[in-house]
Parts: sequence; structure tokens; C-alpha cells
Amino acid sequence: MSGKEKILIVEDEFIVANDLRIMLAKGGYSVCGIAASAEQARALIAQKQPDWVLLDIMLKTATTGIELARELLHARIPFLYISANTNQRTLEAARATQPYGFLVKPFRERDLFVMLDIARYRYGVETGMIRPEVFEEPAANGIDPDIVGESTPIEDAIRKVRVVAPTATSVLLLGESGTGKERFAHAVHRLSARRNKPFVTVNCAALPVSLLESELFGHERGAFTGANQRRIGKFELAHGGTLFLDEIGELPLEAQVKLLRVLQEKEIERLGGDRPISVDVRVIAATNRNLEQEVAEQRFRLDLYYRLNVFPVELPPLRERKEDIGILANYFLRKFETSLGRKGLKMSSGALRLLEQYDWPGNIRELEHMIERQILLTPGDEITEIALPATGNQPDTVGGPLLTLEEMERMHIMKALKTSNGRVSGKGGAAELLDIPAQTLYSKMKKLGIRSGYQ
Ligand SMILES: Nc1ncnc2c1ncn2[C@@H]1O[C@H](COP(=O)(O)OP(=O)(O)OP(=O)(O)O)[C@@H](O)[C@H]1O
Repeated sequence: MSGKEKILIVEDEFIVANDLRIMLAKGGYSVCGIAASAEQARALIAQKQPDWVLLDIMLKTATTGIELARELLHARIPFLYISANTNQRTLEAARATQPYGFLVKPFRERDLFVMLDIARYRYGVETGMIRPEVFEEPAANGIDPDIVGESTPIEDAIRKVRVVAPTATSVLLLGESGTGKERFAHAVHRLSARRNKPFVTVNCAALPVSLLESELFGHERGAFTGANQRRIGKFELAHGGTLFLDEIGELPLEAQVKLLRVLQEKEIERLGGDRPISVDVRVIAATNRNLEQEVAEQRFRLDLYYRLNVFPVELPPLRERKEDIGILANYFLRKFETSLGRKGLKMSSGALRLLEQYDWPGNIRELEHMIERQILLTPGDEITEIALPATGNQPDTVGGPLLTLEEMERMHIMKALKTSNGRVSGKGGAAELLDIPAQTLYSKMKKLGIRSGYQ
């Protein structure tokens, strides 16, 4: 943000406002006013026409920060939120006003400037003032020939990925299991200047806390019992490239603190190590959880949430974009034609209608599995039937039709997830209820196309 751009501070805590003013002045920015209420803010906006607004979410005046934000959105004045701890409803309402960033109190100068830089870049790209450099010959949809779909929500996600990919910004991919988060994470990497450097994945849910930190940051020989050799962590392995943190919502609180530090300082310390090591890593995180709810229930740190939520991309569940089912079904038919050596596969319109009527709790992954299975069950060229899993009041064990073991396993896992409110790992999670390690449950769910997360 250049010094010529004017920033208005809307903050009713004088000390915070003043600190901000000093920091911004030091950074060469021009503060065109400080408003302690929405009324003052409106007057200053009319009078000074700021380019940016820094806005406290919890203004203790008649009009809250969020209400004022809606007005800013309407007037197309870009803004960033400043906030202390807050609840889920406020966070969700705040997110809906499309801020260009969040700052958590207390924040440091560096956090402020990084946020402003990211915000400015995003705004520049969105308004066409900055043209992102594209690092790969784009596919027809501009990102990846293996990302198909023409519905509005998927096109929206594709557009966002094109904007953010060439930057260094962290990306947060939100969506149920099987909606394509990993596929999109790869696309972001491939469209960035880091594309020839490593893409490293860590599934935060698949490891016990004790191993997670050494997985992420590495350890020195002798760091703990059993550490017979030095181990290089995933952050170091991803140096120069991208680190994909899948299931970030499952990251234990202790590891969250460390992750936040690494994101801010851009350096890691191996367990048992005695010096920091600089790392240049772009982080893409994904979750199927409602992070606002996790923050409200104190399972996820607010500051980390804000740090990751700089650029959220939502991947819609398949049931909310049924118009893509036919396109995806056709894409998978073509894919399996090659891999299964079955040329000329077709699907009857009746079969397609059945696919469109189903809700797809396991999203695209479930659709993919279903089509593969159906191809294997069909002797000829045309798929005319679809064996969809039973829905609604499913039979338990005796009584109804005989279920396959896989169907039984699926039902049982779904039941456990229902009891645990969608939580997989940790205390009271489905894995604990089923008495199996969380990582085993995760791989079973993946195989069966079951989503977790809030229902
Ligand atoms: N838009 C798409 N077009 C075609 N195939 C897709 C698309 N999105 C996802 N897929 C395919 O669907 C499957 C599931 O996608 P992916 O593994 O990326 O989902 P996910 O959201 O990361 O799931 P999870 O949360 O369970 O890890 C993969 O085989 C992927 O290749």
C-alpha cells in the first residue's frame, strides 16, 4: 500500500487506535482519520474518501463494526477487520461481509504490514489494477483440465484460485470430504512460481500429537527417546515450494501455537534443535470443519484462524451443484474407459437421473467410486442401472435386505460420526467410540467416501 493511499481507522479503544496510527505512520502510510464510532466513521468517509478502512469488529456503539462493514461493502470501500476474541456468530457474520483481511489484537507491526500487503494485492487483482502472472499454460477453465464443473459455485472457486495462485498468500480450502480440496491445492501450486519446487502434504488428522510436531518441524538425533536419527520435517522438505496441511481443523492446540509462529517468523526449529532454520514455504490449508465454530469452542486459535483465512476458497458439496453431476459422470466414464480398457462407455438418461436425485454425502469421491463400480458391474457398453446406497431409515442388521460388509461398515461409521457430532479424532470422537486409531478411521472413511465434519 503506497503512502499516498489513505487509511481510516475505526476503533473505539483509544490505545489500540493510537498504536495503529503510529505503526502506519512509521510504515509510510497516511492515516486520514480515527473514528471512535460508526457515525464518526460515516462523516470521515464522506469527507476524506479513504482508500482503505481498518475496522474494529466489536465497536461498542449503536452500530456495530459488522453493520458498518456492510455499508463499506456496498460502497465498495475495501476494509480489514481488527478484532479480539469473539464468538462464532460474529465471526460468521464478519466473514460474510467479505473483508480483505483480519488482524488479531494484540498484533505486531509486521503482522499489520503483511496483512495490508496481501489485502492490497487481492484488491488490485479483483479490480483489474494488477494482472496476476500466470505460470502455466492454462487449461480450458484456466486452472486444470482435471477440475471439471460449470456450476456457478465451482466457477467461483476456480476464479478465486486463478487470482490467488500466483501470489505468496496462504489459501484456506473449505469443503466437505471429497469436494476436491486436495485437487485444488495441487492446482494452486501448479499455477504458482513454485510449481517446480516440492508440493508436500501433511494430513493433520492422521498423526498422534506426539508425532505431529516432529513430522512438521523435524527433530535432531536424541531429541526424545527413540529419536535415533535426525529427521527433516515437512516444512523443511517443502522449502521453496508449497505445504498442504490437510484437515487443519484437527490440529491439536499445542501444534497450532507452533504453526502460527512458523507462519509469522518464517523459520522453524527442529525438536531438540538449538537454532532456528529459515524456511520459505507457502501454506495451503484445508478443512471440512466449521472453523468459526471450532474457534468459538476454543478448539482452534483465533489468531491462526485469521492467519489462514486470508484467502478462503469454498468448495461446494455436490448436492448443491447438481448441474455438475452429468459433466462429472461423463468425465469419470472417459477416465475409466482408459484405465479399465473399456472403450465406448455410455450412460442411459435414466441412470443419469438417478445420479442427479441422490445426495452424495461423500461428494465427488463417492461419485467416482460409484461409477467405477457400476462400470465393473455392467457387462455391455451402456450403464443403465445405479445401485445407490440406502438412505433414510436404514436397516440395522437383521430384518431388511442383506447388506454387504462394506455397507455395514459405512453405516456403522456414520452412526459413530453422528454420535460424535462429526468429530473424528480426539476425546469423544468417532475413532474413540469405535476404538480404532483416528488414522485408521480416516482412511476407511476416505475409502468409503464418507465425509466428516459438522452436519
Ligand atoms: N472438480 C473436479 N473434477 C473432477 N474430479 C474431481 C474434482 N474435484 C475432485 N475430483 C476428484 O474427486 C476425488 C476427491 O477429491 P479430493 O481428494 O481432492 O477431495 P478432498 O476434498 O481433498 O477430500 P478429503 O477431505 O476427504 O481429503 C479425487 O479423485 C479427485 O481427483
